[in-house]
Amino acid sequence: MPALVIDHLVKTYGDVRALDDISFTVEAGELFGFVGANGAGKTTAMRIALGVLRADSGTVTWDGSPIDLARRSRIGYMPEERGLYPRMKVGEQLVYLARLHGMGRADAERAMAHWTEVLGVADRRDDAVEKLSLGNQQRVQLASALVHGPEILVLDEPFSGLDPVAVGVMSEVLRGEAARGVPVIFSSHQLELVEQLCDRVGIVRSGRLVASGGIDELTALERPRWTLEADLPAAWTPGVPGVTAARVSERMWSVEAADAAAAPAVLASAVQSGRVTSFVPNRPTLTELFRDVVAEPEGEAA
Ligand SMILES: Nc1ncnc2c1ncn2[C@@H]1O[C@H](COP(=O)(O)OP(=O)(O)OP(=O)(O)O)[C@@H](O)[C@H]1O
Repeated sequence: MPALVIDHLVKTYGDVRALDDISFTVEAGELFGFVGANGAGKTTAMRIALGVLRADSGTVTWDGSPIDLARRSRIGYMPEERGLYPRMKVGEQLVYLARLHGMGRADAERAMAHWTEVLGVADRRDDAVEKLSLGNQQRVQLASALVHGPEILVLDEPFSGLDPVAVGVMSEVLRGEAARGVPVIFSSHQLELVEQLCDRVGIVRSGRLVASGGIDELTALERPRWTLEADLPAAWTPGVPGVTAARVSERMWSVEAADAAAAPAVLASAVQSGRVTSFVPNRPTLTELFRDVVAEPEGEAA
């Protein structure tokens, strides 16, 4: 399967080491969320992936080949600083950009009509971009990244400043693009959204990737935990080897085990001893994981 491979990138700006040996892979059809504090290096990595910025060392390849000019034109990019012509009409601008990427006029017109419709700005086609609200300008910006039918999508904070409806529309569009086999990499500070949307995430800190993988993989605990809500005697113990239970309030228990496979036995024991109303795994959220990883003193993050 083709993959976008970011391999050992290093980039310095004077004394600032913006990227410090960063590597990750985004497979075709995968949604990869790139998260990190302000200044961590996300934009720098994405610009290098796109080929508009040179790394000091390291490589970026797509399907085994470097990103040359021809390949670059097959990437859909949404830059952080946004890049639309404010006075140009929405429709004209999208057709113009599609044609810059080599599309014929009729195809460009069709793609413009399609994406303005999908992104809910079809009725603004004849308006200058500057007349649109910021959120609607952002929808047009996403349309401009998609209009030429890219093979790869690289989006710098595509969700910032969008209302909940637009977030939903944009999420569906990104899922749809991934479903047609496009690798989608986007940065975001909205961690709940990243958690819902992404197959995998990368957490970057001071130019280094300090954690990456599937959400389940990253938030899995060494000792699995569950929250049990039940009417149980105060002296209840699960009686399952390797499992401990602590009562946190009248009806709430926190259960911890050496192995997730203990869950059915714990539940069976609770059901035997009283009325159980809920038994749910208790995993950290991406936000909690992010706080943990980013708050560790420098040099200790693994
Ligand atoms: N053109 C530049 N000249 C000098 N330093 C730069 C330049 N661009 C970025 N940097 C520095 O490189 C580091 C990484 O910046 P980058 O913009 O990649 O971070 P980011 O993770 O995208 O941040 P944010 O979440 O704020 O967008 C920062 O310390 C930044 O100040």
